[in-house]
Amino acid sequence: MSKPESQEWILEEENELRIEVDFDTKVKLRLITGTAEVFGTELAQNIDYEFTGRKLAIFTWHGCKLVMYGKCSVEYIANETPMVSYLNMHLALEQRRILATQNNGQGPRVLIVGPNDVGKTSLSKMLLSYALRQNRHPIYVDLDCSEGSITMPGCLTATPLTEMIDVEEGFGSSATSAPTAGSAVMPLAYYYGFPSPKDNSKLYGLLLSRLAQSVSRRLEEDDAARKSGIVIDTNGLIDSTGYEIIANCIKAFSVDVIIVLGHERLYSDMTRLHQKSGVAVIKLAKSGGVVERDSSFRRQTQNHKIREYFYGTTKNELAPYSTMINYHDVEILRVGEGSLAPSSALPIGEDRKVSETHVVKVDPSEHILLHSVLAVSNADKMKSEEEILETNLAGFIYVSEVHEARKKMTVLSPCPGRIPKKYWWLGSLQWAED
Ligand SMILES: Nc1ncnc2c1ncn2[C@@H]1O[C@H](COP(=O)(O)OP(=O)(O)OP(=O)(O)O)[C@@H](O)[C@H]1O
Repeated sequence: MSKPESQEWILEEENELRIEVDFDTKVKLRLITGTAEVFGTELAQNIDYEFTGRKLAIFTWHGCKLVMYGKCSVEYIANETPMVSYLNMHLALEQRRILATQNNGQGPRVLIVGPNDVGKTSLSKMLLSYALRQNRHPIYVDLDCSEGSITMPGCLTATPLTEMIDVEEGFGSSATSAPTAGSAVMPLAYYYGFPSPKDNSKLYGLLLSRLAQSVSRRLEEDDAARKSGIVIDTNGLIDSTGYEIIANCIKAFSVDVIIVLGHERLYSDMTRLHQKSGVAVIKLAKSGGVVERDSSFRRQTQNHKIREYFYGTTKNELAPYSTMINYHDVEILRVGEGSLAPSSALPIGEDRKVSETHVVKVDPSEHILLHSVLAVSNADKMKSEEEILETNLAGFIYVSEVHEARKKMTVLSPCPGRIPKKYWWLGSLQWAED
């Protein structure tokens, strides 16, 4: 086989190499001399990093030489980046952590807001990586239910971080390999099941409060996390529902710093609405490198993420277990069935909100289950709708086959043996194993 073509890149200080790699391509990158980082995580010299289906920047503070093997769909060097302002932001947060350490107080609780595709997740990674590089142990709260940076899409999660974020897979590989590889990254996840907070704002609000309670309990017990603080990543929240969610979030997580990325009006509104209550509102510029991702790219990223959950990555392969399950051994649930009906179709006088957190039992069938990814609840009993909705997740399973006549299904799971929990959430996540 011929060696993939190689290309050398020399970067001056404070420049970045921006690349886009398609899903059917592999690109390897090696740092030869100098220093470089990917969203805050430093590259080691003379190690090959492999990327597939990624859009990213390799930034250098002091200059570096890189070699790249393989073909990117986009590749260019940029010498104008907002990285100095991002570093200054980190230094300001670090000052708050130092103060918290001196006074035995709380570190910064940062909320990052802005429209879609402005670099909120990338900035979260950078601020978290810089904190980790200073031996801090921050908590990453991911409220972006469309993306699922840390576990599957459709979840609200909180993850105490103690290890550096992976250069190749972001949060992905470490978090998803947790069930079997015993990684230190173990997200606490609640199941929401919709791509946007607007799809079921009542449920979203409920889970947001539940997650915030769990995070504050963790902060009470974990000294290092309390002093390091939290970073909250969000969906694009720029309309009235978004403003409501931001207000809920500020209250629930006692946010004291809001970073507004790339949106003047949102910054002005946040300053007007929240600065009086002692919250620092800071505006940061969007990086020119942030790429808009169309729905097909987002879908491919989602498939990649699901595959990684069950099969791991090339560096850390996993072998999922296949188990046969009787229909009657599990209870398949879904949320807010009623909310799918248009308001005009609801009985007169019935409030649409009533049904938004309604839990519906689903009759298993091939049509509904085949190729679905289901979230396994940690609940053992279903005492009330609210209680089961507010129970966190044990993990995910994938329905690979349905044997309708025998009333059984074959599922893939990351752990061997019987699946210990019987309440499984059905959302809109589908995956055809490739
Ligand atoms: N400087 C950069 N150079 C190249 N690509 C970048 C850069 N910054 C971010 N990206 C890429 O741009 C895409 C969008 O960035 P990101 O996910 O951080 O935005 P977001 O605001 O969190 O999006 P959303 O809220 O819509 O999910 C990602 O694929 C990310 O890796």
